[in-house]
Order: sequence, then C-alpha cells, then structure tokens
Amino acid sequence: MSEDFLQQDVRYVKGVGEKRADVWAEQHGVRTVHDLLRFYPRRYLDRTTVTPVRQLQEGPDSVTVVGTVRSVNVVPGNNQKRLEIILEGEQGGRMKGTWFQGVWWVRKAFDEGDRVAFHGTVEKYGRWHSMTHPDFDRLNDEGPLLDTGRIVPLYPGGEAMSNVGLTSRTVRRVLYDLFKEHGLKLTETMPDWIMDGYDLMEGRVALRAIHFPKTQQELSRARRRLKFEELFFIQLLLAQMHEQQEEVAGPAFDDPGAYTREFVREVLPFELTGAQTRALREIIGDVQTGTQMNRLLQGDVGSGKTVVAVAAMMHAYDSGYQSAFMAPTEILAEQHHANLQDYLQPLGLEPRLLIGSQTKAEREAALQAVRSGASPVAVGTHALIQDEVAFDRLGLAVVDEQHRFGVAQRAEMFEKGERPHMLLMTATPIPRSLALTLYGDLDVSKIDEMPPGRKPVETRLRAEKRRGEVYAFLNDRLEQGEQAFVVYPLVEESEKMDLKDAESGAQELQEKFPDYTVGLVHGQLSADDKDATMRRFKEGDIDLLVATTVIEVGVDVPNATVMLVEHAERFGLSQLHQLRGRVGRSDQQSYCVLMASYKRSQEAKQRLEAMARTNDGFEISETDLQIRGAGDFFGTRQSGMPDLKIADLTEDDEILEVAREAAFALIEKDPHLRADEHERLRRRYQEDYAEHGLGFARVG
Ligand SMILES: Nc1ncnc2c1ncn2[C@@H]1O[C@H](COP(=O)(O)OP(=O)(O)OP(=O)(O)O)[C@@H](O)[C@H]1O
Repeated sequence: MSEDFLQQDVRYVKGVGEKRADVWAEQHGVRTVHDLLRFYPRRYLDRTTVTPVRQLQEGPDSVTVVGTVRSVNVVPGNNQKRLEIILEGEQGGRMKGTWFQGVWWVRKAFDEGDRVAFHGTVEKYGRWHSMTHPDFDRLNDEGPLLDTGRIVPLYPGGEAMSNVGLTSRTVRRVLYDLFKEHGLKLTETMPDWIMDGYDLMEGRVALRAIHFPKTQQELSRARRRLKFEELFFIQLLLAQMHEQQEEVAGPAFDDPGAYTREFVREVLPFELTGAQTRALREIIGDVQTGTQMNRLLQGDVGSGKTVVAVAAMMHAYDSGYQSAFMAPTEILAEQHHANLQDYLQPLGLEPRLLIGSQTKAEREAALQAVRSGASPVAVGTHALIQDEVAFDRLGLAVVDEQHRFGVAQRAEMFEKGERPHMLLMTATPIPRSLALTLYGDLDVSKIDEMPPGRKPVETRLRAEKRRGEVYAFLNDRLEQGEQAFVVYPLVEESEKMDLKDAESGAQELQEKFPDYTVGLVHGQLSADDKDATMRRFKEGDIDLLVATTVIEVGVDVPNATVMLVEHAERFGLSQLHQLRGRVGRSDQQSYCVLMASYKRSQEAKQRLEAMARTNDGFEISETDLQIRGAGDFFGTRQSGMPDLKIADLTEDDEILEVAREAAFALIEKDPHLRADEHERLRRRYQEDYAEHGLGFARVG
C-alpha cells in the first residue's frame, strides 16, 4: 500500500492552507504529513469525567461540566464590566461562568440555548458555584467530541500559532480529519521480530492514540512505542556508522617501541594505574589492526587521560607517524602544549603549537616542522585538521573535550584524505543515556580509577559573612607551602551587578597576604603573558593564582590544594566540577571552597548542594541532567544532540537501552537492510531520517 501521502505538503491537508502551513513550518518544523502526525501533544487534560452541576464543590482541581446556556449578561461592575453566563446542568442545577477579560469576544461565542462544556476550578460566591475564565467548548458543533468527555491533548502553541488560528482545538480537528482519511493506510515499519521481541504497540495505533487516547493505559503504550521508534532510528544510524568504521582502513602501527617505553618508564615519575594500562592496551590493540580506530577515552577530571593519550602519541611516533592533538579553544590548546612540552622534551622531542593568535613567523616555523615530519605532535584547535595543516604522515588524532563536537561533525571530519586513528577524550562524565546517543558509534575505554593516594577533595559552601574565616584557612595552607586558585566568573567589573572582578580581587588578596605572591590570569591577556603566569604558578613562583575560568580545563599543578570559587552560584554544575578537579591532583588533602549567595535561586542551591554532597563525576552529571534537562545539558547549540520530539533522555534510559539493542541486532543481521522483512523500515529510514541527518544538530 502506498504511503506517498506522508511526504505531502501540509498546506494541502484539510483545514490547514497556505498561511497556517507557513507558520507551522517556521515555528515547529512541520512541513509534511509525516511531520504533522508527529506533532506530539505537549500535555493532556483529563476530561473523561463530567461532573453533574448539582454536585459541584469548591476545590483546587479542575473539573468539567456540561449544560445548556440559560442567560448571557454583561454586568456593569464598580470599575470593570464582566460577563456572566448561567449554565443549567443536564440533570438540573445551575452555575455561573464569569469573564473579566475578553468580555465582548466571549459574549459573541454564546447564545441562549447552546449546549456547552466548561472546564475550570470551582469557587463559591454566595449561593453560586462559579468558574472564572473557564475553558469552554461548544457542543452543538457537528462531528465527534474532541474537546470534552475524553483525554484531551494540548499542543505546542505560541503567539504566531494562535494568530493564524492554530489553537489546540484546531489542531485536534485537523488531525482527526487526517486520521479519518489516511489512518488506515499507515503501514507498520518495524519487522515482526522487533514488534514481538519488544512488545510494541502497532505504529498506526500508537499515532492515533498519542493524539486521541482512549485511556491512560493506551496513552502510555503509545508513548512507549513512539519513543522506542525515535530512539531506534538514532541508534540505527550509530549502528551503521559503527559498522562502516570497522571497514575503514587506517594506518597499521608496529608494536610499541623505544619512545613509548621510555615515556612510560622513564619520563613518568609514577606507574600507570590499572585502568590507564587497560585503556592503553585497548588503544594499542586497535591501532595495529589496519582499520581505523574510533575510541572514546572517558574518565573523570584528574584520572590521567592525558598521560594515556601521550603514550598513544609516542606509539604513533615509534611507528613513524605524527599525531594531532586538538582542544576546543586556543587557551586550552596552549595549556596542553605546555603540558606536552614537559612530557616530550626529556625525550628530545618538540611538540608544535598551531593557533590563530600566533605571529606569522611563529606559525610558519611550526607549519614547517609539522610538514617536514620533524615534529611528532601538532597541538591546536579543530582548525588543525579543517584548515589543511599539512602533516608529513598523520597517524593519530587526539580530540580533547569531545562533547563539543556533534555526531555529524565527527562523520564529516575525515571525509577527505587520510584517515588517522581517532582518540576522543572527554573529561565531562556523561550520563549513560547521553553517552549512548552522542557517542553510540564509538568504542569506549573508561578510566574508572584515580591515581593512588588521592584523597577526596573536601568541599565547603561559605557565605560572604564568613570570608574572614576562609582567608584564615587560606593562610594556613599557604604557610604549609601549598598553593591556591581563586576563580572569578567575570573579567571586568560589571557596573550593574556590583561584583568584585578578578583584578580587584587580586589586589585585595595581595594586600591581605603580603608575604605571598599573587598572580592574575584572564582571557584578555596576551597568549604569552598567560603562558608566563601559568608557568610561574606551576613552578611555584606564584602562590595564589587569581583567574577567570581560563583555568577550567587542562591546568595541572599538583601542589595546588585550595580551589576558592567566588560567586559560585553563577557557575554551572559541570563547570564547578571541572574547577574542583584542578585540585586534589596529588596525595595532599585538598579543599574546594564555594563562596556563594543563592537565596534567590533554588536551582543554584541544588547545584551547590550537589557539589558539597559528592565528588563523583557521574553522580554530578546525573544531577546536572536532572536539573537542566537534556537539551540544556551541554548548551543546546553546542551539543550536537539530536532534536528529540518525544523521548526524553533524562527519563527514558530503559527504552533507550532496548532500542539500541534492537538497532545493533538489526545491523548485525542485515547490515544494508536488504531483507524483504526490512524493506519498509529501510524506506522509512531513508526518507524520513537518514536524509535529514536524523536531526542531529550541527555544531559550530
Ligand atoms: N598513574 C598515575 N599515578 C600518579 N599520578 C598520575 C598518574 N596518572 C596521572 N597522574 C597525574 O595526575 C594528574 C592528572 O593527570 P592527567 O592530566 O593525565 O589527567 P586528565 O584526566 O587528563 O585530567 P583533566 O581531565 O583533569 O585535565 C597529573 O598531575 C598527572 O601527572
């Protein structure tokens, strides 16, 4: 049976037309009948029960009544006219509906003798039960009752939508007619083995039921089916990417040689942890097979990912290949470059930095060293690969802070030219549901063990009035020869918000701690000045480093034991966790002090309490996801997250797991969906999903 109508433009659907179609497309991306069927309700009103007017009682719950209009009066009040409608119940009894706004407009909607339904909360005035501004439906219209006596869907709206009359009521009518005309033509896309194996409701029943549910049970089965389907198609794309990646040729590295050995045994002053060794073995296993590695290296702040990545780069160099090390920003690239210098110089190797803010001469020299193969590692931002920096022999690309790339970018990154092995590092612990969606195509190595001797960072929340105490504590730590960070959210003082900025903070601290050296870094310093200050801090010449969030990722100063965050209520949870990760990087006890006033924001309070409660990155990120929801978790634009219409990654993790299992099983069974039983699925996938990049947002 043909399903061509699914691709039909909505403007030709009964009850829509040009104007509404334009607004619908613009506001909600609804263009085709397929989109329209998936314009899901945002919530439902349960109007299944009609309360007899006689039995009305005052109360906070919304109720539905049905009756006949007995009188319609505009009543002059003291300073405001009001509309009063008297409704007589089907089994007797009278009540009032009252409007103070839209009096004339509502007045026109009613005539005496009309049969109508009111929905609202009931109050009692004198002897009258009354509803103020109730929702209402006229029941003498033709057709079935779509607005009363059932579970009624409410649709996403907005001003533009209501300006062209696309209210929930119209949408219901449009969809009802659409189902009447086409509903039976919808065919099932899922093969029987998935339908039965995962106990799914039939697709067309689910679509009808999501808009016009008969019962709550039916609604919840419909939701499950549609969420499954949505997540399934995303996982299908990931399963396919995974399958394809396994076939892509990549450089075949030799066994690890002298550089790798020397780095691990001589340069590092410690033994790798079990988790680091495992991760490194997994990487070494991948890069020797001759197919491209696509691996995510996941581990909490300070767990030792960079060290593993450097070992992998040395392995590349042993095999005659160079590596690219990419950070999301220039500042972070500079910091990684400084770290890499410390690691590689003892081996007589020179990593090169390539960023936009370099002088021409610096850049030329670096480019030359990379081009000739003299330098084993180039450090920079993503421009390293995108801007045609020529490598002599690129074999490995390490990408830090992977979550700022979307799936789409990743697929595109190496479409042309060589295919180096990919090692993606993320310091942001990601809830499993998000990880499966964002990195569902990758192999994963987890560093789930901290280097030995680490003591959990002690975290304290402090209000302004206890600043004296905080400074006394800071003084104690400095006296012990330890160092501290003080972080501010702003660079310049904001006139409006009267916040202390980093500069005046640094000055104040220098006055308070005259025996110690205070340094300052912020985003507006030149790269050289920043570098110089960071280096002095690392070498111990600076005791107290005042900074804006520049230091968020990548700084490694094990002797720093205090992280003092000013205006902590203004930071996001994962940002705070990253900042805290700057201390506690040795066997000394470390502290994180959050100076905050959060009386006004419940959310800030939740964030800060989570920080005080746990040091566990995964728990922090789960909490963050709960507080903010998946869309905002990474910042919507930056996330590369697919735009989900019905599934919610914060609560649908169980459905996600089974949808993923089904999708991967399918690709394993039938990689190109060629089997007859998968034909409809393949067509739907190509038409509605694959071509649109599955709605994976593009980043950048
Ligand atoms: N096995 C180990 N034993 C002791 N110290 C280690 C070990 N591995 C790493 N370190 C040290 O721990 C600190 C953090 O390591 P590294 O920078 O590799 O972590 P990371 O996971 O990349 O950190 P972040 O994500 O916070 O930047 C460094 O000072 C490093 O020298």
